[in-house]
Amino acid sequence: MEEVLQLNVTSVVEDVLQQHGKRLSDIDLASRKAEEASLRRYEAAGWLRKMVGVLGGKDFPAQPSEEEFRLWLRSGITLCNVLNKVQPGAVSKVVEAPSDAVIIPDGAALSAYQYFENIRNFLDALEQLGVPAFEASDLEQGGKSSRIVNCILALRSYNDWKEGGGNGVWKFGGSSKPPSAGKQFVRRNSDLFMNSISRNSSMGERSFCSFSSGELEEDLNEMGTSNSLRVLVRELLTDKKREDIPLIMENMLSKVMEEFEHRLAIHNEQVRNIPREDGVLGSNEPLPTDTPSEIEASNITKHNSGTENDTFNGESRHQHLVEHQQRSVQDLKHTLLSAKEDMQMLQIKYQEEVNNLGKHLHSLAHAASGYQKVQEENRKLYNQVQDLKGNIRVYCRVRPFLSGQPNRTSAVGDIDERTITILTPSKSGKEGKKLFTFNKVFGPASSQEEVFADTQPLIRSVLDGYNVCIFAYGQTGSGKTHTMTGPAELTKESVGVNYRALSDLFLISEQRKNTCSYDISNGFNVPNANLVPVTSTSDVIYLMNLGHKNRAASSTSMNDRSSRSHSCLTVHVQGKDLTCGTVLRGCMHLVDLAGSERVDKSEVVGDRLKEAQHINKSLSALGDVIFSLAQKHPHVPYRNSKLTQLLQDSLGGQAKTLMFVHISPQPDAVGETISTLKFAERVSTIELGAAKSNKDSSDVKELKEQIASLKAALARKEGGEVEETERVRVVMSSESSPAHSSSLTSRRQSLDNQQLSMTSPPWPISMEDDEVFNKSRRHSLDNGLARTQYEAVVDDLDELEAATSDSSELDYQWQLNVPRSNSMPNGVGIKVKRPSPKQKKGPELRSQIPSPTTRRVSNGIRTPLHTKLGRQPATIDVRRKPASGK
Ligand SMILES: Nc1ncnc2c1ncn2[C@@H]1O[C@H](COP(=O)(O)OP(=O)(O)OP(=O)(O)O)[C@@H](O)[C@H]1O
Repeated sequence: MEEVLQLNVTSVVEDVLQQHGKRLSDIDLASRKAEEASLRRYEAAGWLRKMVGVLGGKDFPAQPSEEEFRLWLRSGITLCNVLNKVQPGAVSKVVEAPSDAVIIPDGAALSAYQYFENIRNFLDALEQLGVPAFEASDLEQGGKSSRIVNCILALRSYNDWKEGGGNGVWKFGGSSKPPSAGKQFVRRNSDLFMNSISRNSSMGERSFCSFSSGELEEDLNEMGTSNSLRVLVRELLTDKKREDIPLIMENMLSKVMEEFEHRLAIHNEQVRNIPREDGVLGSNEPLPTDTPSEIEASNITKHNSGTENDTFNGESRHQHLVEHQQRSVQDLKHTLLSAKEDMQMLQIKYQEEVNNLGKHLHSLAHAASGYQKVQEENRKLYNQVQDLKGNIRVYCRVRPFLSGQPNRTSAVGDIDERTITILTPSKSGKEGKKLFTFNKVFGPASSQEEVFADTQPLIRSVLDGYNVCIFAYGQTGSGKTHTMTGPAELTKESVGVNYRALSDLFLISEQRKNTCSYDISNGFNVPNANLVPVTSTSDVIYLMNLGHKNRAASSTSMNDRSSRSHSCLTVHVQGKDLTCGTVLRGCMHLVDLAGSERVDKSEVVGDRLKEAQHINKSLSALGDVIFSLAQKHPHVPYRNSKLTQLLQDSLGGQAKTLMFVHISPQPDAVGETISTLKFAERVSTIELGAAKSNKDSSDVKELKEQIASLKAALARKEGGEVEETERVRVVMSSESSPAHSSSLTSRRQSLDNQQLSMTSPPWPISMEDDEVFNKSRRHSLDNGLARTQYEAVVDDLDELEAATSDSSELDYQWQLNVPRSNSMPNGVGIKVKRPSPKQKKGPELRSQIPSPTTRRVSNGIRTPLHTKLGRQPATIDVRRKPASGK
């Protein structure tokens, strides 16, 4: 408590010096001095005005400038008159000037003698009075007025002394200070400093800084100051001129007083709020506001003050205390209660806020899910727009670095749902970054399942009667086969698009069996007609494996398992609506293109080099087709390669087409990666026209079938002379469902049977490859035989060569090849070559899987399989290798 109530001048001074020391000494002494000089001049002028009044018809100016002041006094007339008023007869003879010449300007024609006389007399008289004088020359030149001012003020002091009775000996005590423009303070009890200063001043012209530190310390010790205070004062004054010291000190003291008053006020406030022992709060009586030194001397301790004079005696004081404490307890209870109430209010508020927050969060979550829905909707709409525009969808997939590949920085930068950035290591900044946009981008970590999820809707489309083409494009080793088929070791998770698509196809057809019945047949990557009705995924897998065995693959420096041919698996679906009889026909190409490669990089030679050249040639033909389509050229060069012929209806027709573009993350492949992606971007701009479902009402279908039968019969009749280019396709059909034996069918069947009996050749092809397949299905096939009829149609190979599959052709194919009964799950399409009439034999059930290396034309001559692309249901192998497999 005492500490609180204590006010100590020393500490206040110390604090002020510490806080403001620099500023105190930094004050603008020059301006302060000038200000002070003018104030003193006004003071002197004021006194002169008072003493002489109007002189020469003019008032002495109240606030003269230094120059005015000098010129007014220069004649000595004013000075002599004033002096004579102070000390009558001091100047016996004043040389008066003409009435208008009180002010003598510089250079005026003066009676120098007269004026000199006046000044001389004035100065002599002053000397006799003991009043400090000035030099006569001070009136002749500017800048010296301070000495004249001093002299006049001294004379005033002398006059005051005289008017006061003239007791003792008059002694001029120094120049009095004019009232300062700043804050005034009463210099009471600041004697310690002031004495010291005045003593210093009395030391003549010695500058303060010439004091030895010993002297200064001694002085300060005398002041009873603390060591630190001494140090602070010395720091403040050491390098200051003697005449500046009063100003600095004045400033400092003014600050000290300010600070002191401030602390005193705080102190008073505190004392007022301190309860006395009797429980009464500190009195409101003003606390003594003694001077600092008085306060310091007594070190005010207020806490006990008043107790001695207290009117309470023992008991009543005690009671008072108890009452006070009870009141305090009550107060505390009150406070506690109101704190509790506040707390409860806060809790309620808090609860409300939590509720509001909850509601807010709920609405935010709602908005977020709405946003997601909208995004989903947008995506759907976007796809629908794409579908309507008929654009080819392009999905980009980045394969991961493979084990064994040096783990270098990836050439693939940022990936998001639809964009991918490719980084070119040799370029920096914007130049080194290229952004590509596709319908979807799959990063290296994407699983086969994720990749397929975005493909799935297309599978449904096939069953809805659309033609769909999914093809994989990319540089060699970039992962095309991985996407379409899967890795070498297949597991449930790693199987690729082909397997998943087929599995879905069967699953959906099964789900729809009550409303629609489907026939699914399958062609794969061997040349010649290979249309095999299938009933399950395993049937298809078997056929695919067979096809893959025939697919050339070999190791290059770019890929251990490089596919050396394009592979195309085609699935035909015919569905019949069981209620209205509408027939839907869809087909799906699943194409795994051979990879483009730079032969210098793949380091292939010999046959592999030729393969690479063929591959690159057909891919560049594909590029030409894409370019023409993108540019909307009237002529599109589909016929430049077998590949483009095969894909014609998917690229330029009304199919739904999806391209998987594959890229490798390797930085040394960045050139190929960028050109691949540019190509893919161009593909995505192709407009195919809106996809159309191949839907025929039952009547249309029957009529088409009728036309086809008639055409076929006609062709057979015309070709009775046996043409080399003819071939006969026999499609097995089951009779197991009487519902499908329409009159039309019966008519055609009777015709076909008749024809068949004439033309069916012995089956000339090797059975080696389909041995396993036959074994697995022999039983069911045998069962089916008893109820089998045959249908034979003639097909002109040359015509097929010329006209690649457009949608009408597909229709036609369907009439020719698809089993007629949807209730013939085990039916197998077979194909026979039409022999010469001599070779005519009864129909023979054969697997339609031909020899992998050759095919037989109607004259029995074997031709290399890759030399001709007949109008196959959907299969092409541009380059093959022997059946030894991959
Ligand atoms: N997404 C992937 N995840 C894991 N491994 C992959 C992936 N993509 C490709 N691979 C692997 O990279 C190697 C090359 O892939 P793949 O054979 O599919 O390339 P490709 O493009 O078909 O090549 P080519 O055109 O030469 O036939 C294979 O070992 C394959 O398993």
